[in-house]
Amino acid sequence: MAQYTRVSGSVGLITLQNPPVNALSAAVRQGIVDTVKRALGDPKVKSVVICGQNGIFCGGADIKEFGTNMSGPPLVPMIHAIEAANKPVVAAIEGSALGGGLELALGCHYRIAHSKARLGLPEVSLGLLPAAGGTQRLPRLIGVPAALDLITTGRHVTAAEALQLGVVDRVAEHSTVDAAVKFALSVAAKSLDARRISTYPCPRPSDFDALFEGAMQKVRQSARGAIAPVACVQAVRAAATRPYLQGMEREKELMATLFTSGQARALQYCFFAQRAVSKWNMPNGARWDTSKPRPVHKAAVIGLGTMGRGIAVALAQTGMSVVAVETQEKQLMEAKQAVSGMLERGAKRRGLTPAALHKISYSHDIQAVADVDLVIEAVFEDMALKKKVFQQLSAVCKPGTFLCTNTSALDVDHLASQTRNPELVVGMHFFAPAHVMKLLEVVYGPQSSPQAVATAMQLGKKMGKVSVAVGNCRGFVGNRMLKPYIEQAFFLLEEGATPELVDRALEEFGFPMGVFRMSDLSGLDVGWRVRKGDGLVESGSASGQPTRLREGRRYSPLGDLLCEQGRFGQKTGRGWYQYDKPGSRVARSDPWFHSFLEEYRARHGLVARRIDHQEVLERCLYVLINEGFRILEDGIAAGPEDIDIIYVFGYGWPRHRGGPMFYAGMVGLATVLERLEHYRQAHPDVPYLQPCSLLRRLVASGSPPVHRWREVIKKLHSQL
Ligand SMILES: CC/C=C\CC(=O)SCCNC(=O)CCNC(=O)[C@H](O)C(C)(C)COP(=O)(O)OP(=O)(O)OC[C@H]1O[C@@H](n2cnc3c(N)ncnc32)[C@H](O)[C@@H]1OP(=O)(O)O
Repeated sequence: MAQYTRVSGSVGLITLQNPPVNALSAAVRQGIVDTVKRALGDPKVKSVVICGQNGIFCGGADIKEFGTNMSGPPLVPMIHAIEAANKPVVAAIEGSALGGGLELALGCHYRIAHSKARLGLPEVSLGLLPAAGGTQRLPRLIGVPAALDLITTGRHVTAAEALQLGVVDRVAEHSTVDAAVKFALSVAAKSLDARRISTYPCPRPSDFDALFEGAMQKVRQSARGAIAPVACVQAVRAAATRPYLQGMEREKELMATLFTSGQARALQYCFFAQRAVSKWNMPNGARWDTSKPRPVHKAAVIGLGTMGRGIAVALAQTGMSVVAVETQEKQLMEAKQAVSGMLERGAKRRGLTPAALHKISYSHDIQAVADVDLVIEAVFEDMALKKKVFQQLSAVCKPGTFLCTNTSALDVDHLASQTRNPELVVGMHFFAPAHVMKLLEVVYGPQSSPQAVATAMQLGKKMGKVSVAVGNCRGFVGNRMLKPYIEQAFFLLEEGATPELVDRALEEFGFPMGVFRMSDLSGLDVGWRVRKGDGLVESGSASGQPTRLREGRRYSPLGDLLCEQGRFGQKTGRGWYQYDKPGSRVARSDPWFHSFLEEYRARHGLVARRIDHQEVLERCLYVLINEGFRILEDGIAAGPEDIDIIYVFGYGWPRHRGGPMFYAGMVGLATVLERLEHYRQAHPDVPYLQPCSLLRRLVASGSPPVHRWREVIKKLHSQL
């Protein structure tokens, strides 16, 4: 809806009203059409201001309407009517002007933004393009290079940057609506000839061809198969090469392809899934809206290895006081330097002074955490060591301090049992580098209090993370699903694939790195240590031939054999690939590994066969998805959205494919089930390939869309 009033005698004030973000729903569009008509027809009105209710101009088109039978007036003619008006129309931008919201403002003759406002055309992140004239007006207003940047990245700009770019005419420090009304009064009698952006010529840069070739190359590289960024470049190119109306036709044509695409569906699903996971609930009924977090003013990090350093940086950047504890003097000195460097670089990037530097105090004594509100333990991944730390923390910390562990797989309940107050213990599983990666798994056990979960979730949000609450099990959600995925990749090597082939298939699917390049980056020794701890590793050099079965299950010792040779990946310059020197990042095919693999196959009587990309994808991805269904069945994740967000934000799953569970729905659950059954028959000694009963049940109930899985899961749980 839109409210109409006349203010200051001659200004028609139109206020968009659709909380929380004044999205342009059918009712709002109708409201704008009606109120603009009223203002233009009112002889007392000499100029018009459009603003939004509750301090936000407009969050764009109503995304919930996409995929439905859209009704109501369309945006394009509505915006044209505003631009064509014979009375000046001023947009008063507070909060956000995004997508269709900014396009509406671009149709106005003037734009005034509050200094704290943010503006952008983020449609690309929803698999779309700004199709309400955004791709045609913005380059005419601010030039092709700047428009290409904003439209292809979807980034939001501050009011200051918007002013510098020429997107807005003025920035207001106080009431934007008051400033806009005053301004509207002052321009009431002025000619509008030079204020209609669609009439501007689009400036043609001298390096036109190189500019567009470069832009196309850049989006193709970074988009990893996403089609919207490519369409955005094409639409801006049309602005620069065609008259306005023809450019609008091209914009419409490109949008038509995107609008119904699977990628747009996947990306819009991710938008809502990201918001859904913040509304967490636990199997015991505790929920986000009934559990109050406790404020955290001072936090501590124990252990300043790579993870601890990143966590300390992320904490300090929130502005809170941080105590960083490391018992080894040398490590403490190195950490101090590294953390300061990270904070300084971070502040420089954001054009700030590194105030967070002074928020951190360092100590080698665990007693230093006595007065903090929350501790994050990030010591070496060893249960005995972590148990000891938790016992100490329980004795040292003031009553009520939340104790969190950054373990990536160990039993959070077991650690909680070492403390006097297990209800205060939760996992906070960060991803490396912890100050950069957006994902945080908040792991609760049966004893964790709702307040502890709420506090960790809120702290995660404050640290800029996308936090997902999950139950406690080996590897939680992300790493638990990764295990069968990696295992399949190893098996594929045994059967005839190469690391290059497997990685190419996964990278073409959209992962930034295939499984072997990723393993080289994170270090082969990490998994080796875990497998050793689990008693899976048999020494190959001693027996000459470690077996390929463990407790009746197929096992590939390939990773163990490489580790025995000291091939730990990038850090040693050798892994599944070879590198120019230790620490170098460019993976090159390694003839040594290829002959090693051939010898290995010969030793085990394995005959290499031809493996294609489809088999790589089906085996690696469907087995991971199958484990996702088990996780839902076990109640470790509350819904498919939680799993998908974990994979998109923590494991490089291509966002335009919506996350593994959404992808399963796109492929068709019956197909996933059939292929798992097929591979299970071919590999009866791989239990992970056994389709999970939830998957069978979903297929049996007609493969409902992903947003209806929770009903089936609920039914399943109530029957257990
Ligand atoms: C012809 C086509 C022309 C144009 C196409 C478009 O305009 S596409 C839409 C482009 N706009 C966007 O992508 C903006 C999306 N929204 C945001 O980025 C943020 O919501 C925003 C506006 C910066 C506010 O952020 P904040 O953190 O304050 O709130 P939150 O994100 O949690 O959102 C609050 C609730 O509002 C819902 N919501 C937000 N934007 C939209 C929208 N455009 N359409 C529908 N719903 C929207 C969001 O889902 C939240 O809902 P809730 O039920 O409370 O979880």
